[in-house]
Amino acid sequence: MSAQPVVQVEDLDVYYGTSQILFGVGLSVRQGETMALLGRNGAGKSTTMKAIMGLAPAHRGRVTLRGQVVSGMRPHHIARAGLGFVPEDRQIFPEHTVEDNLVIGQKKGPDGEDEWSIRRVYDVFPLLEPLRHRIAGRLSGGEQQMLAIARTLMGNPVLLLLDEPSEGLAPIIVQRIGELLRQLRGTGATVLIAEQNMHFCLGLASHATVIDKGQIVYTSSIEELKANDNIRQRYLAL
Ligand SMILES: Nc1ncnc2c1ncn2[C@@H]1O[C@H](COP(=O)(O)OP(=O)(O)OP(=O)(O)O)[C@@H](O)[C@H]1O
Repeated sequence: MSAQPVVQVEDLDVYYGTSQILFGVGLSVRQGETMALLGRNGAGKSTTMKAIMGLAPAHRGRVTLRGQVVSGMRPHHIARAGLGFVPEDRQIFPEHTVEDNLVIGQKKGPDGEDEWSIRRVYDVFPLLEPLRHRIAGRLSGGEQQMLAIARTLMGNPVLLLLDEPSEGLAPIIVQRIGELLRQLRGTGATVLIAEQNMHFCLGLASHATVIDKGQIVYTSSIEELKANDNIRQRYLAL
């Protein structure tokens, strides 16, 4: 494991208009870690993800990707620096087939990485292969979520950002997405997942950071969070 974090967020303040949403948010994710950013509805998870991706303006603080300061850069430059973002609304190309979506997503990583091929995606996401000729817009929500993750991986990101991947999906599908993300962790991918559904993350993340009212209140390994009833009840109980 390398000592330098893949992504480091320091002292981030974000405002929407005059209301401050994030207060000095800091977190870091190291190579091969799956970090869960947990918090209740409205705690600031999506805003943190958007700020990392350059989609919400940081008034203070900085985001560093493998040592390169990316805060202040435009979102497409941040993507080119190796950040793969799967937003809450998934953003696949609904009129194209599954395989065309994967082809559209295919590009080398910032250092020429090309470890993700269509073949490898189908190996890691076996449920997608039989759907390869289906029109993406006609897939179920869970299938679309898998496709959105797979398409982003085709861009060989150094960090994958997932915003609420379990949202709006039936429990059995959430379980499948969870299995897939666990498998992805086994491939050595570095992932940051924003989730309201703590139980979804407990089985797949290696680390957790808890956000409440725009502030990070707790960071630990997933085992420590599992053992900490106080934190779970105080910040994560519905
Ligand atoms: N575009 C916006 N303009 C103004 N306020 C916003 C905007 N987007 C979010 N907010 C506010 O910022 C706060 C944090 O929202 P955010 O979406 O980051 O929370 P979240 O933890 O991701 O919750 P959710 O689970 O609902 O997505 C909330 O109070 C929300 O109302």
